[in-house]
Amino acid sequence: MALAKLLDVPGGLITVFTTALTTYFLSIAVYRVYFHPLSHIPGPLFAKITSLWLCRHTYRGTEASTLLALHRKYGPVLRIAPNEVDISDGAALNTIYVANGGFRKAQCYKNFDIDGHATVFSALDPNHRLPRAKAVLGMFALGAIRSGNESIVECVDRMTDRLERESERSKTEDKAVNVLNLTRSLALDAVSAYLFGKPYNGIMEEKLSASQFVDAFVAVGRFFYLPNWAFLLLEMLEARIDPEKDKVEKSMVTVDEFVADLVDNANAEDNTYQGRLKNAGFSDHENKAQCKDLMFAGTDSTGMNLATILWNMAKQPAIYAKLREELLSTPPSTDPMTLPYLRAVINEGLRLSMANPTRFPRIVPLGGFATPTPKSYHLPPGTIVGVTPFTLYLNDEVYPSPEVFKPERWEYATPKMNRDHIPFGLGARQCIARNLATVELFIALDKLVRKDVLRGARAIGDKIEILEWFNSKVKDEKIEIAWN
Ligand code: HEM
Repeated sequence: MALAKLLDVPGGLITVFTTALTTYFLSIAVYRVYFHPLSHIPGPLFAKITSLWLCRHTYRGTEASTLLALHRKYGPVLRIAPNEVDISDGAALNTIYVANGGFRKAQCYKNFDIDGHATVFSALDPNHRLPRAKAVLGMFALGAIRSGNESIVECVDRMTDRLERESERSKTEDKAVNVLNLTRSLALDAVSAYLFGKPYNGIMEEKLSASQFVDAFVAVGRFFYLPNWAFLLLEMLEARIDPEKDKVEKSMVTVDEFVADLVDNANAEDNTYQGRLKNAGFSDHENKAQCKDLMFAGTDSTGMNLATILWNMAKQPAIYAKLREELLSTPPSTDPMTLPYLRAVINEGLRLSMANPTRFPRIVPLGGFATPTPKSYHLPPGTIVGVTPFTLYLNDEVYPSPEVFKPERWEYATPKMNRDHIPFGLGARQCIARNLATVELFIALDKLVRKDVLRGARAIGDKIEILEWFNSKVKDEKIEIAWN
């Protein structure tokens, strides 16, 4: 045998070794398919045997659409890996995410730790998260945001001016505008101005310098389900061979410098995110990591939502005209959050932008979990379970013609539509900045539409194509609108 010769060992030994290995893997496969506590849960054979199947789809950005197709075939409870189950029935949401504080986040969230620190987002242990969240929670209350919203308004004004200039350029130079770059810049500016007391001023840059920093975190989603050691190894190898590594490095350094300036100059009495964390006794090293967490979380998602809404209104000018009519029928001093059609447009944008399309995985606690009736399955403690927003939002029984951007559907929202609309997650671990992001979207759309920036605009492309990672990645990082 060639291998035996190569290794200089007797051929018989190789045969024994390969037979033992094959038997080992076969018995694992047989156990997982027929005897595992989840063997009664429907799902494709590969998924029952190995989680590599799921990791491959995740890497390729096809996880959510694959699970949607499989749910249509196998039903609402689906085994997607030897120890993982996905549920496409909104009736499961309350038990998994809300009741009694919800189930704990799965181990894979650790892959979102920053510089060795568990962040407010990535912390698995609620007791680790609690003092950090408690220190800053007051800044995210709706009342606090409303009374301190001048900084957000200023950022929106700068972004509106920039978009107006870009639209003029689009007309004269006959080229499209990447609105995603502008909406991401606005999102980062608004978060940094309001929470850190210092705007990043991304809107003044031709291309947002923090983009590669944000994209690097978005790309964590490719390897989200890997064990932390494998994730760190792959991340290190990837960073070495990435052809864009110099640009990424430069962006990381820029963000590090911005954050270092904030934290090094913070006082414990300051009513800023970094001041509050300092006051609560967290080290400067951790403080910087927590600030970076917000710069990533606060940029990608709000940027994606606003760009998706603008693109869809450019695609369907009738929606834009209707929204403009609503806004112009009220004085500019009107609180935009009281306007029903604007709220409907934002709800529809949050649904279809798929900012977080994939599962929010959790661990079934002691006592197990009975999935919703009529065909209830028992999931034992330790099972990873989650609901995939993508499958909820594209369920035509809840959202008829689900692919269509149709704000009117929210004017008569059914209880199931509201139940299954979870753009900010749910329960104790829902988005800490839900109010901030919502206020940003209302202010931005109010200003942009009153200024009529989309007059004569047209959307480029038939649809916004995404890679379905935990934070979706827009293909080519472009959402384009043209005015020519
Ligand atoms: C439209 C914009 C936004 C969307 C759609 C969004 C979405 C989400 C979702 C779905 C979660 C829960 C994930 C899970 O359960 O696994 C989450 C958590 C979180 N988000 Fe957001 N987010 C948005 C804006 C922001 C902003 C502006 C910030 C920061 C300024 C932010 C910071 C966070 C943090 C820190 C968490 C973790 C909360 C915790 O576990 O206590 N997000 N977000």
